[in-house]
Amino acid sequence: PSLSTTSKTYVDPHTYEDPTKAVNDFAHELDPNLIVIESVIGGGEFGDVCRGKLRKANMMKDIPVAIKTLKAGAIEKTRLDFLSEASIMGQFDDENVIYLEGVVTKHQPIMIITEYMENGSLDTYLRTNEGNKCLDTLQLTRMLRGIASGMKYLSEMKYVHRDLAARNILVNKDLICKVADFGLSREIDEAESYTTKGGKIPIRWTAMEAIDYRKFTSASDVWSFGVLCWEVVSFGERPYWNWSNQDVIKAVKKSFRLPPPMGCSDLLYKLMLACWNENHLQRPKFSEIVQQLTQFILVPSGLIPLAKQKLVFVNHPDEPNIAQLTSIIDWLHNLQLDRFIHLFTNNGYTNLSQICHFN
Ligand SMILES: CCOCCCNC(=O)c1c(N)n(-c2ccccc2Cl)c2nc3ccccc3nc12
Repeated sequence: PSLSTTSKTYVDPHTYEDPTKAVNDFAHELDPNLIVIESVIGGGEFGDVCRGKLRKANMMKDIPVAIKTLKAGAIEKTRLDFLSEASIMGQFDDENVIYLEGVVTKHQPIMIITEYMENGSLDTYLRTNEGNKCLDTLQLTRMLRGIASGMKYLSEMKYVHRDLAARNILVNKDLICKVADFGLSREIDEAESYTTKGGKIPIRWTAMEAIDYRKFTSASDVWSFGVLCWEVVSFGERPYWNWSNQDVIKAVKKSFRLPPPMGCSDLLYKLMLACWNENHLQRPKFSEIVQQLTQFILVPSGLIPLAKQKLVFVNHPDEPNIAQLTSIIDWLHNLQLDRFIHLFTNNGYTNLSQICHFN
């Protein structure tokens, strides 16, 4: 079990008798004169979302930011709900979690200011770039590893997301993916919501135990991560296509699972199936998922769908002629690649003849 890297745990702003204090505790109050709003890029239930610049003291250049504004005249409860997202985000500091620059609460309009994510939401980015050479399996796996790393951090902070999906991941100019959407009264798209007693649930991304008796945990976030993996490898296909929520629930209860997307590697599909284990205790932890995806990236040959895999070895003149070698351990030792031995032995490969054809 990997040691958790953070000892802090997340504080639910609702536990504050005065939620305004929560914002002050976790978010920097910014001077609105340092903020320049350039254009409107979207809208939420609370008001406009804009693109802009933030002047930072120790920075030469202004930095691009995204700004959520609260429409004027909002009632106190709406203001507190709006700012609860900042109270939550302000507690996190991880490369794969959206970064809060600060808030403006002492002047109108009230604003939440975060880093600017040039490539927008992951689902739209995938749909727009399907077939783009830059989005090969290796790049998709790097994106998934980043998201899993952000979720590992959040689970160590004891924060349960409840709405992990490609639409709630943002992508920056370097294709770094970051977990976003931390509203307590988050804007779950009407299309995704299925109101039960306990509020809105995005059915096709949610684990059965969370649907049946609202048991939301990091293990149910792992289930959602599995569906997110399927979305990514499918370049933004809708999970369960146009099925109704009820049909999805019935099928999953009868052990139906999403099929491997076209060209999906066996390793990635095995990982998705593990995330969709009916028993939440048997699902992998985010720390294990990060480890596995890291190995897939280090040894990408595992990502090629097995059907296509053909390992051909060309001898380098000053390397020992491996035709005489039989064991994989000797072969990797000779190449000073001992660190990869476990990758082969863990998967039952010990003899070179199992993995390569000698010309
Ligand atoms: C295709 C190019 O698109 C670039 C979009 C950049 N957007 C961001 O960086 C955003 C960004 N950082 N946020 C965001 C996320 C969490 C908390 C606050 C904010 Cl502003 C956004 N919240 C949004 C809500 C509705 C619509 C669009 C939105 N865009 C962004």
